[in-house]
Amino acid sequence: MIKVGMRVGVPFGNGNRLIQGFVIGLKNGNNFSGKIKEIKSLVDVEPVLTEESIALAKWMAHETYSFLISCFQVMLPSAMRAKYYKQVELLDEEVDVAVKNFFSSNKKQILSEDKIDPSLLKKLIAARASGKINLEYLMKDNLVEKKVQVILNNLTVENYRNEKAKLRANALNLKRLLDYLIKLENREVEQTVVEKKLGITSAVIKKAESKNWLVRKSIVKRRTTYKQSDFTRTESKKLTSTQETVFATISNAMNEGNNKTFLLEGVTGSGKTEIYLQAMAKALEKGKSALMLVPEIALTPQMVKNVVGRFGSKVALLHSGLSEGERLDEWHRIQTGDATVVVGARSAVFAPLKNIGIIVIDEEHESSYKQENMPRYHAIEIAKQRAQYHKCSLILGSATPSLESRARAQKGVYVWLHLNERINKMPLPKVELIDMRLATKKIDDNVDFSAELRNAIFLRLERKEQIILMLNRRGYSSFMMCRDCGEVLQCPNCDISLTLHLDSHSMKCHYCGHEERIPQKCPSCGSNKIRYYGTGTQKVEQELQNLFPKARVLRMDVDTTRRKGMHAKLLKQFGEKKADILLGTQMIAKGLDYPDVTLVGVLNADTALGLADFRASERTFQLLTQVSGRAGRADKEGKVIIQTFNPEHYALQLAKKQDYESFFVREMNIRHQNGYPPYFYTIQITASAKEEGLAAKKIYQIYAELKDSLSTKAIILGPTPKAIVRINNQFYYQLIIKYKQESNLSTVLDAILQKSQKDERQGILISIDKEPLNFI
Ligand SMILES: Nc1ncnc2c1ncn2[C@@H]1O[C@H](COP(=O)(O)OP(=O)(O)OP(=O)(O)O)[C@@H](O)[C@H]1O
Ligand SMILES: [Zn+2]
Ligand SMILES: [Zn+2]
Repeated sequence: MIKVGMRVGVPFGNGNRLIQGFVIGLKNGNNFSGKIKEIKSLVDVEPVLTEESIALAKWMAHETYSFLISCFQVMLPSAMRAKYYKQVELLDEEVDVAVKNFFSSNKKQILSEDKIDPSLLKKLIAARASGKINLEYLMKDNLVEKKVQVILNNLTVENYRNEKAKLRANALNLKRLLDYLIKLENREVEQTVVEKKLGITSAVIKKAESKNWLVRKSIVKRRTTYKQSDFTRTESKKLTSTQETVFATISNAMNEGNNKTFLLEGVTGSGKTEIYLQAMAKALEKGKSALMLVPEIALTPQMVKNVVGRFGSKVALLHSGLSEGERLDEWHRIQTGDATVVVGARSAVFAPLKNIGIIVIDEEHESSYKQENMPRYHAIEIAKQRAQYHKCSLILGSATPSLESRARAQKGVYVWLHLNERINKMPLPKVELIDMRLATKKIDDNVDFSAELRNAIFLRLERKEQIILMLNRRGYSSFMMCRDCGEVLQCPNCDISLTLHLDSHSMKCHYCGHEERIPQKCPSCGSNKIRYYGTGTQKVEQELQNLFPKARVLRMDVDTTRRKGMHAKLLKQFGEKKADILLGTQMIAKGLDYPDVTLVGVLNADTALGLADFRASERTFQLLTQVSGRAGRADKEGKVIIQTFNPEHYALQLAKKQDYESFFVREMNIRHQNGYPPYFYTIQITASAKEEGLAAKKIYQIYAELKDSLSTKAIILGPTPKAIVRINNQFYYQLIIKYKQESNLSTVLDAILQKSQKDERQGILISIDKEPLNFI
């Protein structure tokens, strides 16, 4: 019965603790000299891992310095992760009364140590020791499928008519039910649907069942993540001649069954999405499936409309807004082949599609494609492996490719494709930089809008056009500071200041979740001159209301989008022109395509530039180019106003011109001079512990090991404490290895990883991050 790829329950250790494992191979006999335990239970009737996914997991574990089990787990919906529990059974009635009472309702009870009275627990343990109760470890899927009751015909139409003739005249409900059953023609219907439709209770159905009029059975009901009827069918657009050229290249590769990677570099609004859709349609025509990844936040109603409109019920959507159950159901639809088009965020790259014909990664430069915890994989690397396995093409698309991808295109590792113009040949919007050093001198220093931006907003409101305003919040927070002593309110668990939240009237820590009330007095010196500094979306929203009382403002940030579906709802409202201004954080910079948006304003362009991360300029440039691209996408001209304290900085100057190519050349030079990616590879190792000394000691130990085994060409930066050394009372130390070629490296790191399991028991956690995207 056991097949490769199935999940099984196996006993582990002395207590025979039950653990979920994956079968990754079968063999007859063994040469192990110790005692071998039997597999306790089989979780699946059909394998959940394929030959492809097992090979991919092994590759990933090796490549990303992860444990194989973490790789299997990340590939499957979290609902498939086992839940463990303990069951105790009373064997002998001669026990303590408390124990006896515990079993009064049933001889078998589920035992949860944290919910049970400690004194009772002690007695249970004693009873077990004397063999009076038995303890068993059980395991089940975290989540069961949703089942519903359906009813089915059990008699012929003729028999139903006979039954009806026998009924008493006042048995109206049964009559109605019989009429319904006569017309049912052996279809399955949900019991609750019938009850509602006929206005009857479940008692009536049960009575009918006892008369053998119908049978009831329970079936699995698949939850759907979107309503088909909400989307109108759309047809392929006729491609422009530039789009046609690009498409022909991809199409040829698809015809020849080549495994190629394309970099589609196309300015904002150049019609990249249409090319993705047509390539996906082509894969389907060939009887294959299609996979498309988008950054989480770009899975907007517009994107869903595009894809579901084109491919209908074949589409499965995978994103963080789904419940565990919905995810599981989408996974099943893909696995059984009901869904052959998958659109989703990072982890959708593992969708159990068979026979993939094309893989698309939109906004390929996005850092959200890299997972931040084990396994620290990059979705592009996984997609390449899958494309190789399926002998299909991979399209990486962006207006601002990552330097790594763009450099590979230059070398010919990727096929480089361009779309240099917007659809309809509209110009890219004009971008103006406003020097806030001057603006803040003219007006008082706590105002977020320059005169230029205010005037531009005023004009658009007059013309009934729409406005997008972005507040750049990366590495930035609004905090409370005492004007007398300079005290900044800090989180008690982390080395970071607390952020003010006006809606909940509290101070929150964005790292550990700590929350406290807004202080009236400085906790340090007692002065009441404690003031709020910095800018938050809520403060800007209030300011906008003061400046433009009639403007309808939608605010989009972590607070307003926390509830499920809110993100989509706000964007829908904006799309329906129920608001004039969309004010938000980075989450509004991508993918939005609204024809009436003619002004984009960026309130603070440079907060990220101050960060000690060599990718700060690249991120700033990408973000500003992306958000600028939201303006003037249809027939009306667009304008962009960027407020900054660093107007001379090259990232801003080149974002103003929306000149990616010049930015690439300039930034590559800097990376070359300083020895950063893509010229060097990087690996970050982090050690953390509750005691600062332990973390520091461990990182120096690793440093010494590396020094011994690596060549003199490898550069090790650090060890240093992390920029925020303490998060949630855990201390973090790190080092970074920069290298070009190190034949020993992978062996050394594997050894460090294996040893780390022992360190973990002492509370020291080690992580190895290959090509990290965040250095702070
Ligand atoms: N061949 C075509 N004919 C007519 N309209 C088109 C065509 N291709 C794309 N469009 C339209 O042009 C607009 C911009 O296209 P799209 O959103 O795909 O650009 P994009 O390159 O993905 O932009 P961004 O990078 O800014 O998200 C969309 O409204 C789209 O429907
Ligand atoms: Zn003070
Ligand atoms: Zn904290």
